[in-house]
Amino acid sequence: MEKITIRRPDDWHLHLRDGAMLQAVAPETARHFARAIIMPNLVPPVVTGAEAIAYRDRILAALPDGSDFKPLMTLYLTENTDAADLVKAHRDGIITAVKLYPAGATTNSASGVRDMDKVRPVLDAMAEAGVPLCVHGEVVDNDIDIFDREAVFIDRILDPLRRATPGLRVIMEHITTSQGAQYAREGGDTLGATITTHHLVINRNAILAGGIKPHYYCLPVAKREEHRLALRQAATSGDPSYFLGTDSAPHTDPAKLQPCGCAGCFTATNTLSILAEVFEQDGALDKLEAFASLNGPAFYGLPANDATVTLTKGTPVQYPAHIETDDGPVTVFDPMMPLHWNVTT
Ligand SMILES: NC(=O)N[C@@H](CC(=O)O)C(=O)O
Ligand SMILES: [Zn+2]
Ligand SMILES: [Zn+2]
Repeated sequence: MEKITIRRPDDWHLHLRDGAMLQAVAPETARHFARAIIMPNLVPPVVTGAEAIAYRDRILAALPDGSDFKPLMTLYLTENTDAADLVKAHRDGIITAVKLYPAGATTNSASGVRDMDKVRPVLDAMAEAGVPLCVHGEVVDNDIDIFDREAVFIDRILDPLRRATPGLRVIMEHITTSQGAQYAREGGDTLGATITTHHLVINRNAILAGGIKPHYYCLPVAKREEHRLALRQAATSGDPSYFLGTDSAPHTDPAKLQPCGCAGCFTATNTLSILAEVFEQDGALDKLEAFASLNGPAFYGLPANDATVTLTKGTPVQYPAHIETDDGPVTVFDPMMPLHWNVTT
């Protein structure tokens, strides 16, 4: 029997939502992961230190009894963010990072940033205080093709931002392109990038070929095959620039299956089995621990977890097609291949 034991993984980009959805999805992540960076794009967003404390407490209350899962909280950067409150929340250990959403780029981003000049002083204060910035890296201009939005963001927004605030630690969230992978690799030790599970598995054909498949629609949208291969190469390389951020983003089926459906793939339930399958396919099972359990904490300056998880290869992994919530069913990401690595401890 083939087995692999790795340090317990962390998820450096996760949506837990709130209310009934939070109750249903928190246990799915807490089952396998020790910590996760919790995205602040609630409605209304998590903007102040006090709101982050309240949200953290709601998350802790949603965990199964005995769980030691640790939510790492973030604040949602707005043009009105109070730099002093933000820095204090970080100093007090309430938040781990701050999230930049260009206004209109993705789910619940309406309160995001329109004019980068307006947040310049906050970014300077963050660099000074050592608060990392997580970035949804897509421009929103209607004249930019949606498949080019990440690459254009790097040139027009991200690179100028990093030059203007050199000490700022930046995480490019959910990269989807070879340009993103390359920029992250060459960015030195103040730059990291998360890669999702689903972007290692699907390209844009999964969404559009043979009929439209809303469950594969997420943002940034999956790109051409050459980009998926670049992401696989990056994730399985062991390079410390890259680490797992699942971007598991639950929406109910009714919210996804409609004329204007929500963006997001829900992968919390089967992520580890998918990753093991992907890394095995690429002959890189020995790099899974770096990607899922070591590179993220190293970038954030946190210790890796002492606990471990073991995956055992065997008969196809059984997982539900959807999970039930009091808001409605949420479809679990279908990797379109059998999975053989069961999380056994
Ligand atoms: N990734 C997504 O497609 N959706 C995320 C938002 C985000 O991470 O951009 C969500 O909150 O649903
Ligand atoms: Zn995003
Ligand atoms: Zn996300």
